[in-house]
Amino acid sequence: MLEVEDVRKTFAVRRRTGRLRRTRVNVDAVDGISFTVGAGEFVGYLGPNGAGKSTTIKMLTGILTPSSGRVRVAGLDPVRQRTTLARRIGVVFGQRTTLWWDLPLRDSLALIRHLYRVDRAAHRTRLAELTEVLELGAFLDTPVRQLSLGQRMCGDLAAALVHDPEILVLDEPTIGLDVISKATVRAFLSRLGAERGTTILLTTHDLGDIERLCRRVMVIDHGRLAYDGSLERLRATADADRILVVDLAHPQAPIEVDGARLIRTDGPRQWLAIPPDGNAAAVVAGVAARYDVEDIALREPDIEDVVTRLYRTGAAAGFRWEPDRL
Ligand SMILES: Nc1ncnc2c1ncn2[C@@H]1O[C@H](COP(=O)(O)OP(=O)(O)OP(=O)(O)O)[C@@H](O)[C@H]1O
Repeated sequence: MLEVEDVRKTFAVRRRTGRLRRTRVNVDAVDGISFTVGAGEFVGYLGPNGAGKSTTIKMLTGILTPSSGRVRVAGLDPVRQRTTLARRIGVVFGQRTTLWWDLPLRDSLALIRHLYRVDRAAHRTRLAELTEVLELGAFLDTPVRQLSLGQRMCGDLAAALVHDPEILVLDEPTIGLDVISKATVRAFLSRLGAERGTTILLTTHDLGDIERLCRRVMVIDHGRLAYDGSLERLRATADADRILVVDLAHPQAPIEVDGARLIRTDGPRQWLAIPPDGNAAAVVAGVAARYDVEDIALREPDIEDVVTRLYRTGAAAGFRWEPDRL
């Protein structure tokens, strides 16, 4: 569905190089990336600020022309065949709306129907479906400017999907949303992928989105792909320890147990690191047998931690858990 082959995008920018001098320099926003996304895949696209995510999305949707390389979306050239592509793709930018500010949501969606020339009956059916799953009913007749951020995002999702596209590209759809709106958006996207088989590319800084929705993750850093694979493999390559948090009945001597090492103590609470290939059940049993334990909890490697290390090192190898981040 999405084919990106050795794509680059270079921007010429003027930078101050002296008190009065300005020099033209080239910024490689995207620096030779290649990937393909198959029909029905749900892929997370991650990267720190300025990594090249939005530039990639703009090239996929025909807003920007690549400096070199080849982009195909649903077999189409996004720049040359932008109008044809528009009927097959939906795009949501979390930072801005495609809705008409002064119009009720219902009228915005009706205008979009005209733009895409969706026939009236199909639109009615689709709108009814979207109204139900996105819970739009309560604010369909409210002007967009009066909607909350979460309601507006649901409206934007509906606007991107009224013409029933097979591909959906989302740029930060959960930015600024409260936990309830986030949950609504995530549940909707998950259903969309599972039930309609929509191909979805999701750019986000929210790792909760990725954990709940995507099996595959691509990480871009300084314009290059730093990782492309499953979330599980990303965690596994990160080689991070699991952490056992033990609450003792009262402060006791540092715990000594086979298969784990003590990394921190704080009063009656002690933290043990279990290596990725260690046996957590045996460690828990060992601790419970020899110490007076009140509570015990096992923490999996934290995806935030894994990704931060990936950004820092630019490679998904050799990570070690840092106790100072506990
Ligand atoms: N129109 C432009 N002109 C000049 N430089 C640009 C332009 N658009 C993007 N850039 C530069 O290209 C690089 C990548 O920007 P891009 O917006 O793609 O990053 P991003 O990963 O989407 O970041 P963020 O997470 O902050 O949105 C940055 O260094 C940015 O300053």
